[in-house]
Amino acid sequence: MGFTLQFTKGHGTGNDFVLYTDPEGDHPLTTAQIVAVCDRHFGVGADGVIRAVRSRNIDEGAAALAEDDGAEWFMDYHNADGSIAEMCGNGIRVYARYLIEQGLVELESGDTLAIGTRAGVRDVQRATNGFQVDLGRWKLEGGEPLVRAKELKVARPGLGINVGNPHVVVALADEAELESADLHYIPLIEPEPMDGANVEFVVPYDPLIKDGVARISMRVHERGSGETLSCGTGVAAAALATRHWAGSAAPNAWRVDVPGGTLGVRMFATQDGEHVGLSGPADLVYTGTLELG
Ligand SMILES: N[C@H](CCC[C@H](N)C(=O)O)C(=O)O
Repeated sequence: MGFTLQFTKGHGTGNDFVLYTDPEGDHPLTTAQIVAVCDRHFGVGADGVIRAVRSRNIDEGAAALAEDDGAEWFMDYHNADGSIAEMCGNGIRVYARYLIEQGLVELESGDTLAIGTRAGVRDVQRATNGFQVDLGRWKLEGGEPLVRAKELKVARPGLGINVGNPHVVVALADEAELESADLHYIPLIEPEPMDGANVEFVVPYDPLIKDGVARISMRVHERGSGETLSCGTGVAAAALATRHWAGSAAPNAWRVDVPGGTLGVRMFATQDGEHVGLSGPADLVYTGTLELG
């Protein structure tokens, strides 16, 4: 049965998404439809699909989580290959912009909106030049996986960091090495994490810290989407890993350069432990319709 998809195309520092509204939860896309929509030659082209659905109408588990914490709207995110990801840091900023533009929520500068995600409820605050999102508590995964990207001469030890979704962060020697990694190929992680992982390759600025802000640059190979121009949760994981490697001298304010732009990361204490926050732009580019088989 065909379905006419009324969509909006948006991006956060070049990490791009197709967004659509399905308040009652009647129109989840199939894996084949998500793959078709995200195809950059035969479809709209995107790193992922975001469906705006009321929290009460998403599957039970996520609904209970979201409704309890006052999140009326749920961000149902899928990667370009149709796989589900628990959280999307660029996507949730674009999603907040989308809800505002669609007239589904009112959010003035400085206001905060609770949004349901499969990683739990996340608070997004509107800022003058974009949005800030509290990605919540983060976790250092055990072990030291070895990571090998094509064209990298040797395997490198990585650091597993979970910010609601799984990441493995690898430090490279310099920008030349960062450029030489061929991310058309999925990086090899030994041992292979059970649910896969997003892999970030990081080069710290020299000096790492200037005027109290630490600065790194990064490329990412995303689970389920391949290399993207930016990854919000990946940027947070990369800053957390670099701070871990830099030791206690490292600050809690970070700027991360990715091919699609620059994002801000901040670590801050809360009653339930240290949280990591992400800030950056959110742009809506155009709207369209697509007939889906
Ligand atoms: N682009 C997203 C991350 C998507 C993560 C997804 N690829 C996964 O499987 O976890 C972000 O801005 O955080």
